[in-house]
Amino acid sequence: MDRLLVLVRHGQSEWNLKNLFTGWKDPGLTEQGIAEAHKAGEQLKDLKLTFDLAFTSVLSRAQKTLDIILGELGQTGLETFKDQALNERDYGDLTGMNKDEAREQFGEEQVHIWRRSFDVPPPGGESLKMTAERVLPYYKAEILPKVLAGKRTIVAAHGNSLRSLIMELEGLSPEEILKRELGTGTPIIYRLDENGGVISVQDLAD
Ligand SMILES: O=C(O)[C@H](O)COP(=O)(O)O
Repeated sequence: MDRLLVLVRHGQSEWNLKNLFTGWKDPGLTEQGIAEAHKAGEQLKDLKLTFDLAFTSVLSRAQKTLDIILGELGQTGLETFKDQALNERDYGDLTGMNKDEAREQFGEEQVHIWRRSFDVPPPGGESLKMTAERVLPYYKAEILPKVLAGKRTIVAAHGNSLRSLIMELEGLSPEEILKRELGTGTPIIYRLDENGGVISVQDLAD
């Protein structure tokens, strides 16, 4: 049985382009982000992958990315579950702030820690650990059982909500997740064993 799970971060958003902390705000995709989503769909199509189920957040940048990918696969209208558990990490007081201005105000190191560490939240926001505390229960309750039942599944979400899931899937340490970046619109293909362990990972960015 093929236990297929594909994760993909949304394509570039309007606030990614403006270099603004986005979190739970809901900007759309840029033209580049739309093109990235089409390319992701084409990559999956070239690999002859199709899906039985889709999951995404309640934010439009992820939903639009998913719609474009499914369109490329001829699977528009595929059964899709949308849940805020998969939303991007909440950036709290940094939301809407320019990332370079934040670096000037708070220092390069502090901003890196807020963006990429496991358990240090941005002011008023969520740490990766706090994000995982909503992503992982949802994954284990709603997504994993369907993958283990052989439902080929795609999850279109966000840089940090996916990093929290990847940390679990790949058994990464807090030190290792610090270095893990996800490109926009780049599918990562996992095949799982009967216990949900990872047999193989194929990052289409590579
Ligand atoms: O929410 C955001 O600002 C981005 O989607 C992710 O930001 P980060 O890459 O700085 O964590």
